[in-house]
Amino acid sequence: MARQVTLAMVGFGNVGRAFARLLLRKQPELLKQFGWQVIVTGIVTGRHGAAINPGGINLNHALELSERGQSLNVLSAQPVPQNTLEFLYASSAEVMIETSPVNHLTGQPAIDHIKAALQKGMHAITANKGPVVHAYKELTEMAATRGKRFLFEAAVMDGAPIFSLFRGSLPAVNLLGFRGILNSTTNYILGEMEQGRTFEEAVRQAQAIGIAETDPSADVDGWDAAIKVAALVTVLMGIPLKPQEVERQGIRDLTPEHIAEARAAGERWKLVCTARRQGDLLLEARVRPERVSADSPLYAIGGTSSYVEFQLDVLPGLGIVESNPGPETTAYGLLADLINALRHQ
Ligand SMILES: NC(=O)C1=CN([C@@H]2O[C@H](COP(=O)(O)OP(=O)(O)OC[C@H]3O[C@@H](n4cnc5c(N)ncnc54)[C@H](OP(=O)(O)O)[C@@H]3O)[C@@H](O)[C@H]2O)C=CC1
Ligand SMILES: N[C@@H](CC=O)C(=O)O
Repeated sequence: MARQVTLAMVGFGNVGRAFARLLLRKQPELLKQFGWQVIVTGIVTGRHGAAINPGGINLNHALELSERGQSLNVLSAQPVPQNTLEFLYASSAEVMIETSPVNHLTGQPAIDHIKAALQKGMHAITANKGPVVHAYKELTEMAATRGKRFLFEAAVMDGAPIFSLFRGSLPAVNLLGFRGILNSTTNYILGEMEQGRTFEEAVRQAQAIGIAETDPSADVDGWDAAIKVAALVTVLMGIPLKPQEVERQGIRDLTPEHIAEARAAGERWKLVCTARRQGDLLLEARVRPERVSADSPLYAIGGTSSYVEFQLDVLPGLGIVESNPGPETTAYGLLADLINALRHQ
């Protein structure tokens, strides 16, 4: 007999919808491998309504409504909550999947969503980087005291296992530094500009793919890369760091002439993220455009791809490439967290 697993989804944009599609696709595998029948009992959005149905929301119908820009209210089997916190208090799900937009400076309202979910006895899983840098310790402790998990694999490099790699497969390592490309949107824009597209065309295309932040200036001005640097430093180095403390320069000032000059010299512009520590001292945490030559591992990272090379005390260089991720890749990061939360409880 299958065990029913219930989910409440906060956010139903590019990532939330990709997660719903992945869930529909993976349902037979989840049943076969783990004996789980996963249903979504609640979905809440910012401006496109909400629905609660303890018997399970029809995800195909929710996807159709959302893709047409219509409200989800018609799917609700009970009165529609007025806001997200009310929604969470009215939900009786086992796990919350949180995909609301990032507030780089405060992490809100996602921090409150996660607190409410944990208070209601749910595991809290998010793709949002804000809570990771602004409330990592508090939320992790809050989850642990309740025997629940606060997981955020999808927040950095989408579906690539970064946090779970360090948590599980790299015991007793010290992370000394890292260097890489952590923002897909700017990497995509720079690549498109190399092909002769305008900056504006490239931004629009990144939005159409679903990889740009809700406000794409967060990508262009380096905030998304900075908050990812802060998340890696906070979680993997154990040094709390806010995105405001990362030295940050975006790609806004790069002109077609800069791009052409670099190409003529056999080089490419990349938005490079770097961090370095010595003991408890953070020596450097930076995001800035750099010209890289063909012998750099960053040179070949094209499209929406991302890359990071970690320097560890025991492994001098450990590199991870994620090729051309999109919202569906991020959805897998959320699904992996869901499976890990449930099978380790
Ligand atoms: N897109 C990507 O490739 C990746 C995104 N992420 C992160 O995932 C998150 C979601 O990204 P994405 O799906 O692209 O963003 P979207 O802007 O496409 O979707 C955001 C969703 O959140 C909803 N929302 C806004 N405010 C609230 C609120 N207060 N309560 C509940 N729901 C709310 C929006 O509803 P409405 O539209 O009705 O306002 C929308 O459904 C972000 O934190 C992002 O940084 C992480 C990795 C990759
Ligand atoms: N906007 C982000 C999405 C993933 O975090 C990016 O472009 O990398």
